[in-house]
Amino acid sequence: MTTPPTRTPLMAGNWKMNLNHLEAIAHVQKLAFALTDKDYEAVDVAVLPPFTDLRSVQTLVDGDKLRIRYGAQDLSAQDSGAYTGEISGPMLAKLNCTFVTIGHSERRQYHGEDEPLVNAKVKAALKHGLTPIVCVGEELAVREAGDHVAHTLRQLDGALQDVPAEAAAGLVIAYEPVWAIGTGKVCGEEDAQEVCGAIRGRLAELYDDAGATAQRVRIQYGGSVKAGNVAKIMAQPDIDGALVGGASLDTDEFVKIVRFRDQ
Ligand SMILES: O=C(CO)COP(=O)(O)O
Repeated sequence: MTTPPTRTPLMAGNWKMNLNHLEAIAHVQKLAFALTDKDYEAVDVAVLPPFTDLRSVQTLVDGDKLRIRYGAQDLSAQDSGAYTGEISGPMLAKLNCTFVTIGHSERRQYHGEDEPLVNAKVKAALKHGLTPIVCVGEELAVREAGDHVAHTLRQLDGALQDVPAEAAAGLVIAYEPVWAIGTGKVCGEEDAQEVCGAIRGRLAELYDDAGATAQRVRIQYGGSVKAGNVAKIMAQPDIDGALVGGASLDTDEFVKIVRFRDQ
């Protein structure tokens, strides 16, 4: 029997529509000052700033040889052309972005993003060497109806349509129950594990390779993650990191989240 691969935890700060480029520089500098080589050896740390901050973050990361990774919060499914207001995969790749979140519930809710679009964006990101952080998760009514696992797996299936195993293995899937985002209501760790475990189970079905792909995919939990609850969440076998909104805007709190083993 082969030993399953170890998945390096990924702590990513989704800044959403917060911090201008000057604030971004100050924030990343503060974060870089606080984090040590020991932190980076144990955990991958990433920030996901607004588009307008990315060039500043890139300059800082390159100039100071920082080990912080960064990425965008969305991308266009198209490579270029008459798509006013959109940002393409090649543009993000040129900025040396590592990650891009795709299908965040706020994109689904306010911009009508659906499974086919999420799928097209996943393919666009992969084509340009970006690692998608594919966001899935149910609204409160769906959870109350007991349909949360099926709902989340439907979103997963849609996002991964025709994505080959080799590409899928490098993906990050973020399970973010919508009712736990920005509400202070964290999903109980066992409830989060139930869905994250089901996601890994589905990956093992979608990629028929004795679980090899499924075991490599990193699955994050997101929704009101804080220093005070991160350790319990990270103790779950199928949770490999956190996608952090509000708490990632507070450097001290985010550093504590990165150091989840000390909490
Ligand atoms: O949506 C989220 C991260 O993508 C979670 O946001 P909060 O951590 O603010 O609940």
